[in-house]
Amino acid sequence: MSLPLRLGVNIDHVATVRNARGSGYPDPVRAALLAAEAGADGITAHLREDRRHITDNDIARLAEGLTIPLNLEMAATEEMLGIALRHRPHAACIVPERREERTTEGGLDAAGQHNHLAPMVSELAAANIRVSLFIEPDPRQIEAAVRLKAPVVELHTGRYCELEGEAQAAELRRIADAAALAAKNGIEVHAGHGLTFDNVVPIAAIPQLRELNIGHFLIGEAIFDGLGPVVRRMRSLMDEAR
Ligand SMILES: CC(=O)[C@@H](O)[C@H](O)COP(=O)(O)O
Ligand SMILES: NCC(=O)COP(=O)(O)O
Repeated sequence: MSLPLRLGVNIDHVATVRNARGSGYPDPVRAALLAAEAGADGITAHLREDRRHITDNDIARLAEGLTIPLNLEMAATEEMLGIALRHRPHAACIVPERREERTTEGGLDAAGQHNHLAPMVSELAAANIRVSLFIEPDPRQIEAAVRLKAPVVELHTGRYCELEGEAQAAELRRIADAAALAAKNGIEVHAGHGLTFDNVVPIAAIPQLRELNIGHFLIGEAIFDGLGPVVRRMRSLMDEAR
């Protein structure tokens, strides 16, 4: 029997539109509250070191005003650790970051960065912040998450979303195998990046997954159909998959 599958709505790209002109609208906090009303189980926001979209003030207002859990996505830096400890979101997901990237290009190298990540994971956990590591669906990275005592991993679905045919089917199997391995080791399993109405169902059908974090596609669709309806549609596709 599958466990309930939560939908985390990532509101980064509401802030992208807002920052295009430096106006106060569209407000990511308003989007978060609308997504919550439409059935989102959580809100994800990525405070990047270059603040290209979500700002420090957005995080402060989200931490203060949200009615559902906030998942702060952050690079593994002292600056971001300080911000997380100050605002104490429900969760913090450690993601890799490169200033030159247009978007996240892959998972965190938890295996290669153990010594750098271990104190950060401990400090976040000590502050009762649920720590997640955004990693590739790779047994070596799952084993590293176990060693780091990370309670959650989020599996990168970007490659799955970009591939087609047999290659996509193989990546889906890789994600399903990684989810099973992580769950067998007592780690809660999430997934995200690049998910859309067209590709979400096979991912949502993976029984060990507890949460999907979806943003860019939903914000794009919201331009045409409104945020509430697209959140409800994604929610129902995920429910049907179970
Ligand atoms: C880690 C991940 O896949 C996303 O949550 C991340 O936020 C993508 O970065 P942008 O939102 O800046 O595209
Ligand atoms: N961690 C994935 C996420 O929060 C949203 O990614 P995307 O749907 O914006 O690609």
